[in-house]
Amino acid sequence: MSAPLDHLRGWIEQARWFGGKGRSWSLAGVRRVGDLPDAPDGLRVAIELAEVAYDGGTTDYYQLPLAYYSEPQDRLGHALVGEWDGAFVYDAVHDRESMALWLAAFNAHAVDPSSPSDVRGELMFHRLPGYDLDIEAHSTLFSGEQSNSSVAFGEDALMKVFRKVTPGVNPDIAIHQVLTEAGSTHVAALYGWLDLVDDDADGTGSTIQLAMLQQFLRTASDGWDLALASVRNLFAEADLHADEVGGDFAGEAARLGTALAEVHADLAAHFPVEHRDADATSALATAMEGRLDAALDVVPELAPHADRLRETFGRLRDLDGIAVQQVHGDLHLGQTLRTSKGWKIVDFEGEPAKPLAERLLPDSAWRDVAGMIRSFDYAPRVVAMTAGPAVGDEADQRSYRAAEWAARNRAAFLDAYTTELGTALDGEAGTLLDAYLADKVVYEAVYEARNRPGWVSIPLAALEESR
Ligand SMILES: Nc1ncnc2c1ncn2[C@@H]1O[C@H](COP(=O)(O)OP(=O)(O)O)[C@@H](O)[C@H]1O
Ligand SMILES: O=P(O)(O)O[C@H]1O[C@H](CO)[C@@H](O[C@H]2O[C@H](CO)[C@@H](O)[C@H](O)[C@H]2O)[C@H](O)[C@H]1O
Repeated sequence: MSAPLDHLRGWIEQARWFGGKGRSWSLAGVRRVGDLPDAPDGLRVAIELAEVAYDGGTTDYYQLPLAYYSEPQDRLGHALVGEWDGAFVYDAVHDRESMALWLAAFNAHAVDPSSPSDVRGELMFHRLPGYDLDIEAHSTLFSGEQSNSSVAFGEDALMKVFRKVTPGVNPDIAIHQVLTEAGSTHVAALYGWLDLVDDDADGTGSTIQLAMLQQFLRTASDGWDLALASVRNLFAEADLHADEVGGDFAGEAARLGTALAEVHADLAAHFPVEHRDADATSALATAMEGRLDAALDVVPELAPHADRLRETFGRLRDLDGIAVQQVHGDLHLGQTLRTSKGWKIVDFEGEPAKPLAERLLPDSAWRDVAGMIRSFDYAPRVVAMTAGPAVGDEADQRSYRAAEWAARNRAAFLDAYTTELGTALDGEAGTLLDAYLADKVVYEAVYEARNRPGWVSIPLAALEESR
């Protein structure tokens, strides 16, 4: 029997990976889709799919890896989901015994990546050649605000268990595979992934990608944390400019620009690059205008900026067309890791709130550039906001320095990006970049209003200052 619904609803609602918070929903069903092989006596690790039905008719599926123990496990008290079927049931990602089974299955049961995943109803572990796993390594669950559950195996490998799953290709796996096989130095190498070929009601099978195993970047520092540290350093130096302080970030911003350009070039070489004609470019403007209209209902404070934003989107209609390709889709400093071997980019899933079909569509590379530039604007504003109140000269000084930091790093990043690709930030590129920046700032206003209302002032202040 799968998990009883009443035990699970409350548990899902409070999970940090649950994306339906604040919406009205019911748990329509839970289905067991597989068991991890080679479990010892007294333990069964089942993968179950929970069907979350929202009022209004849409449905999401969430993956629940559950450890069923015949005896209570005191060490896992914090991860207890409930008791049913004569078992004590825990969230398996917290449990080293369960995670060891996962790793062992990648080691012992994996098939070649080219093998078709056509065995219905079975878990299919795939491995890329060239790396031996350390199956003795202990697992540690990453904490933090994440959409999925990431588990490190010692300093050897990292497994991301996707929580919200959709039948079809998971872009995080597909892009990591292509970039790994292309020898990109800007991603963590993909080691493997787990698929399930699910039985559809019509008898056809559709693949659901459940997890991804990759290189653990052991020397990594989060790009967002590094940027905040650099801003704090500047704010602490009363008389020095951004280029004079020890914590200057511009060198890193430039290296990030080069890294993104190399990733874009690899993606363009291995995924289709298409030309969108003038009509399609006009449709892009219409889509951005539509997002603004929807955003105005959520954040009415956008209204004074609406005409100017519409003008920015409207200028896309002057273009003959644009080139689109596979992009990251949700790039910001928190998706970058600085390692001793340079910058790595993570999490190629796109914006988690977007439907999968939309996330797989090619887009302009300027979307990613705009994402990073918005992050350079965010960092000093976040530091200023959390540094406590400032008045008079100190407030002026802080906002001057914040603007200086953002402008310096934006310039360094853009210069390196365009130099690496041999492109110029000419009129056409400028029109595209402005439109994607405006689209992102509108998205951020909605994101902040829904998730961090205290931060909605950040995108709004950026709009105010650019008047
Ligand atoms: N290969 C890796 N090695 C070490 N840390 C990583 C690696 N990939 C991602 N991370 C870190 O793990 C966390 C979750 O990664 P991310 O891909 O953003 O997950 P999610 O999809 O849950 O948002 C982030 O803090 C990220 O910096
Ligand atoms: O990391 P996610 O894929 O979940 O992205 C979402 O959350 C981000 C915040 O964590 C959000 O990014 C915004 O805040 C960042 C600082 O926390 C800032 O660096 C980004 O520029 C800003 O957009 C992102 O938009 C959202 O999709």
